[in-house]
Amino acid sequence: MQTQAIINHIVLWLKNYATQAKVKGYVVGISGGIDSAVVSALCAKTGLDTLCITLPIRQAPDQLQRANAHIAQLCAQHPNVRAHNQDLTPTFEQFERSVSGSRPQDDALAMANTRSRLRMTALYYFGQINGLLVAGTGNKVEDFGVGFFTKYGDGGVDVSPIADLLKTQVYELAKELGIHADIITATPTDGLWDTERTDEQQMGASYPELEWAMAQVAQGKSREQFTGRQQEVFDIYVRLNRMAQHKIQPIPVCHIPTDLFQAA
Ligand SMILES: NC(=O)c1ccc[n+]([C@@H]2O[C@H](COP(=O)([O-])OP(=O)(O)OC[C@H]3O[C@@H](n4cnc5c(N)ncnc54)[C@H](O)[C@@H]3O)[C@@H](O)[C@H]2O)c1
Ligand SMILES: Nc1ncnc2c1ncn2[C@@H]1O[C@H](COP(=O)(O)O)[C@@H](O)[C@H]1O
Ligand SMILES: O=P(O)(O)OP(=O)(O)O
Repeated sequence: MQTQAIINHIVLWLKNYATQAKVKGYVVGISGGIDSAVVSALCAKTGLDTLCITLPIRQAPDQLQRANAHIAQLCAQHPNVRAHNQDLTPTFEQFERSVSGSRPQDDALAMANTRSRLRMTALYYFGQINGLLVAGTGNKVEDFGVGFFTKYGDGGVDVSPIADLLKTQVYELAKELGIHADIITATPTDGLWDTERTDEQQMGASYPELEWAMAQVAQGKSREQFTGRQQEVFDIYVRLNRMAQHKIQPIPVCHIPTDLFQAA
């Protein structure tokens, strides 16, 4: 692929969108992972205000360290980049305490998604007070393949600059953008759990495998055409994609038959 041309295309797209929306630039949550590193580097290259925010919630120190090193690198390279750290751990723990009377034995998934939604709330707060839009970090496999994001959490964004790129293509952009090797080699994780769970552990397949399955489905292939691990991955992808339709499709609206608007 033409990596540099794709970078230029996205940077121009971000610039034009911000100009039309009459905003000063973008705010991006920085996790120490590849997607947010690439999106923030693209925003930085627009020359527009770019606010990079770390939002730790009982976060693993190595993730925060990678995030801070990335932000420091961007700030050194671009005068339009600013940094902010907002520890959301006390907010999250207050939330945990306030729902403690209603908590079932296992609400780990609901709490994981709560972390993501608290981050979204903080990003919109800092976006609004600074005249910035929230730049999303979802890629094509996460957003339109397996729906591996939190609805109204990290899925709640104003623009999606890399959502037409597969995860492997995001890595190509990262190399071209000079993203630090520590981020490029980090294992993808959503960092939403108290004990580490990589994306691959959660989904049961790696991103390259899921991309392969996404392509097979797009070509109209069926599970019977595969055996062994390929069939397993195909099934995982199809199951996750089916379960995520409510996030991939527009929110269902209950349409009212027009005759019901007439007097009875
Ligand atoms: N990019 C990442 O790596 C990343 C980021 C955040 C979350 N995640 C992962 O993504 C997963 C998110 O979990 P999830 O999908 O259960 O949470 P979600 O909150 O995104 O979606 C579940 C919610 O959607 C609604 N819903 C469910 N079925 C529906 C339907 N048929 N129609 C309309 N609404 C419906 C319900 O309100 C339900 O609580 C987790 O495994 C989390 O770890 C990954
Ligand atoms: N700790 C974090 N600080 C700021 N922003 C974060 C943090 N963790 C996640 N984010 C944002 O959410 C998306 C999705 O995160 P996953 O790690 O893939 O779940 C990430 O790209 C950041 O923008
Ligand atoms: O969204 P990020 O930046 O956290 O990347 P990853 O999901 O690869 O950890």
